[in-house]
Amino acid sequence: MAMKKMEGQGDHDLNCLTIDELEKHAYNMMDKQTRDYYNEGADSGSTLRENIEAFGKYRIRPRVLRDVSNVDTSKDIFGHKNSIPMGVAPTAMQRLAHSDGELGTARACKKAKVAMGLSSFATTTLEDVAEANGDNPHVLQLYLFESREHSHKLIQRAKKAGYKAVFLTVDTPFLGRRNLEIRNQFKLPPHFKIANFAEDEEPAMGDEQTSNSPNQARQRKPKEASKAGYHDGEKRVLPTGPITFHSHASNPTLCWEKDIEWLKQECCPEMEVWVKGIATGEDAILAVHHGVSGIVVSNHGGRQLNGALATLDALPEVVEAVQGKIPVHVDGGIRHGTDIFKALALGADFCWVGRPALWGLAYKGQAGVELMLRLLSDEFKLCMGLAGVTRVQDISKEYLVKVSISMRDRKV
Ligand SMILES: Cc1cc2nc3c(=O)[nH]c(=O)nc-3n(C[C@H](O)[C@H](O)[C@H](O)COP(=O)(O)O)c2cc1C
Ligand SMILES: CC(C)CC(=O)C(=O)O
Repeated sequence: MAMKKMEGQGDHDLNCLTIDELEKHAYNMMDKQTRDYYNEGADSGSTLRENIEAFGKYRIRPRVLRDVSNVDTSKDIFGHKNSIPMGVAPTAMQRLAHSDGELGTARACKKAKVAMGLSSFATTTLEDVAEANGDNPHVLQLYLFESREHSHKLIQRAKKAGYKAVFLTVDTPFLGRRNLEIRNQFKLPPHFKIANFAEDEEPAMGDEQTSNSPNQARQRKPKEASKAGYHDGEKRVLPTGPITFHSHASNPTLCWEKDIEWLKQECCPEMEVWVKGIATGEDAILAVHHGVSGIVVSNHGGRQLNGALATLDALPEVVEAVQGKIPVHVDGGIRHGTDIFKALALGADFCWVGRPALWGLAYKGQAGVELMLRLLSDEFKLCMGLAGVTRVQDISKEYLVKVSISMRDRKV
């Protein structure tokens, strides 16, 4: 007699059964510039590696002889039932991976009932993404620009388009040092656009004559800008001069007192304000004090401060500091359903995955993102069932044990 399989366990892409295999396929599908931009971490990349390896420090303590015939993996987020406690993190410039780009991600997320984060450096307009994502919850990642007017416009558009929250990225006062990006003189090819900047504020990464890297990019020419697909009928101002990529992504003046208050006034009540990039208990306490609606424990996938703690290692102190007052989410290094289980057992309410979605896009566009979500979802469900847990809210630290260094292996 055949052993019972969990629902969803029959529907395989035999060429791609794990996220690690997806990464390998994607590697061969992307040109070097894109692959290096997506995959690298800052400096030596040790924080990127440690984000992944941190999951290998824990083993699961499975409980048995419980009825696990009905495992419910769902988790509510922004008043919606998400199919699993995981969403797709905001990552910039997804059309570099595949022409489906952010629309492919949005459609895959909608189909899988998985929340989506959109980068403010997307290659698709936030309105088009919202439309493709439908009533599935989507959030807009925000870099708060030094020009408040630019941020104000973006926030108003996001509100109008039905975004549930803004995730203010707070780990980027300066851009981390990404050596491959510098060596490759990374450029956004001219046929792609950073779609969410109005024409007077848009960085034209990849302006052929002028930019050697994103850090030196200039504004787009009006002719190119007009192809960006704006459809809200708003008047756009033509470019007036060069502006840098940095001036948009990073803002070293940001601080709790003036900026969080301003952002809340701009966004609330229609959209919640979250902070993405918290890595310590001290900052988590400040986040609660300043009235944000939630925290994402993140080190930007190891792309900012190399040498920072792996996010799974930072998570417990943040959870302890917050004391359940606001939700705590985490991203970084999630490559298997058991990783989601471990993050939740350490106190996270929800996880986000970054690179795996980019690899899915590179592999097969929207279908590749669907595959990535199916793999993680099936693995997570199986993990819950085999660990003897039927409801997400029951995943707790009782199910984990930290192992000695000699027992650690990422491939568990
Ligand atoms: C290519 C790439 C682009 C990213 N772009 C952004 C971005 O525009 N804004 C942001 O807040 N985070 C950005 N991130 C960070 C992700 O939101 C997320 O924190 C990180 O990817 C999680 O780690 P993981 O890739 O190991 O899952 C980016 C990450 C990558 C890999
Ligand atoms: C446009 C970039 C600043 C996007 C980003 O956050 C990243 O590459 O990590």
